Amino acid sequence: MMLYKEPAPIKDKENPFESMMSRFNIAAEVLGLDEEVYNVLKSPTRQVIVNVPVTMDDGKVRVFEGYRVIHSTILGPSKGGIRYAPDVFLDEVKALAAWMTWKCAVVDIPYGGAKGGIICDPFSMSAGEIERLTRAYTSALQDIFGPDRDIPAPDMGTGPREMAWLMDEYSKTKGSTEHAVVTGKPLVLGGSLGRVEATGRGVMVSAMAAMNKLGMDPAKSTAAIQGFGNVGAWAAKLMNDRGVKILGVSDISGAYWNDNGIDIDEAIEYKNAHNGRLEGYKGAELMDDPGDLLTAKVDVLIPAAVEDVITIHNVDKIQARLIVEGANGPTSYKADNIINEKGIMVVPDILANSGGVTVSYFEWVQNRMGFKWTLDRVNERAERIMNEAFERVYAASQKYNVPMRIAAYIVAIDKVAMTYKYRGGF
Ligand SMILES: NC(=O)C1=CN([C@@H]2O[C@H](COP(=O)(O)OP(=O)(O)OC[C@H]3O[C@@H](n4cnc5c(N)ncnc54)[C@H](OP(=O)(O)O)[C@@H]3O)[C@@H](O)[C@H]2O)C=CC1
Ligand SMILES: O=C(O)CCC(=O)C(=O)O
Repeated sequence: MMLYKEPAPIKDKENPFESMMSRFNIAAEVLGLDEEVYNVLKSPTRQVIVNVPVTMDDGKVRVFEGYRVIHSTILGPSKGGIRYAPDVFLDEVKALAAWMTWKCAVVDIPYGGAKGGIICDPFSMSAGEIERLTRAYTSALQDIFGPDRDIPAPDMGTGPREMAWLMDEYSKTKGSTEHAVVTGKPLVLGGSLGRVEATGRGVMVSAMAAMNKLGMDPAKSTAAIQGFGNVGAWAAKLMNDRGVKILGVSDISGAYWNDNGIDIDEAIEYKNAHNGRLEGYKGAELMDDPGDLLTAKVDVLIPAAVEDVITIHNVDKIQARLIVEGANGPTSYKADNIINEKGIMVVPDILANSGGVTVSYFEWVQNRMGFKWTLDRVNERAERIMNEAFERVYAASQKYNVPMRIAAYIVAIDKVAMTYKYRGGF
């Protein structure tokens, strides 16, 4: 009999929820947040754990553990992606859900925050197994999800295909087609133009805004990007289109470096033709230690993979002047002070990667209107929202004399707290 083994705790890794709370506490103190609101915001509203049986291709039934955490619904229905990964755990999902609350508030869209996850390894599962898992998870959460309640979207390990299954499963039980229950769908199922590239585009827009503040010329700048999935690959392509030379990229197969700049279109083509991975890519050299990508000599560093990769163990060696966080939670709390002492500007996750949820919001609006926007309209509006959010956060960092990360939390918490007060509490 195969027994499921709890993944071993990763040594020296910070707990992502505690990492989120440490920043929240600093921002709450600067703002003088009152105790009632603090207590409401410090814990998620709802945490659901499901165990879903799925028939695998060999005929055996395996039970998968899944989560959906709703951090807050103060600003509106909760919103946030679903992660499929072998090591996803509840405190991680709690942190990711809270980051969604702050992210939606930073870009000023009418959503609360949520996140979901399933412990599974999508790379080792067939399409049929992933479909059955997605449908079983949706069915288990049928009463949580809803276009006016909780609206999922893609995150690591999921994409338009899984969102289509989710929409179909939810709709079947409802007895009506419910496009707006999920975003990040394929275009033919009510997806929005521009959603696939939206997070990477937002990363590029916020990188450009930060480079402008720092007086950096994109055409004379270099970058390294960790993670070459949806966010990393699109950020690489769009930064490259603006003239930034991408010297290094990585995925789970390793880190790839080219002093002359990587041909990003070629790398994306290679990845698409090789099961989504860069393994064996010959347009760059495989680095001996993939961790060296984060400390390499570049102007801009874009972590776009997982949490807690910039830590007290490598932060001293970071050479970039600017870090733009495509991933959620890539910087550990303990590394913050050293980053600040080194004078590195960080565009924090809840600002830098908010382009995805912004275009998800547009998708939901279009679904509810039964109307389709052009790509130009989507991109123009998303870019305006991202630039306005950047300026709001930058202004708060000047006003309170705090780094951009704490400024982003201040902007977000202030908005959620004010809304809570206007609504008269709960
Ligand atoms: N998709 C979205 O719209 C949004 C995503 N985010 C965040 O962005 C990050 C990436 O998400 P997304 O691009 O969607 O996910 P994907 O699953 O599309 O891609 C993740 C990428 O990260 C790589 N990766 C995983 N672990 C490591 C590691 N230890 N070192 C180097 N590379 C690694 C993966 O490699 P491999 O493929 O080889 O496994 C893959 O290239 C996550 O933190 C997510 O929460 C934030 C906002 C929105
Ligand atoms: O598009 C969305 O609704 C959420 C995307 C997401 O999960 C994230 O921003 O972390």
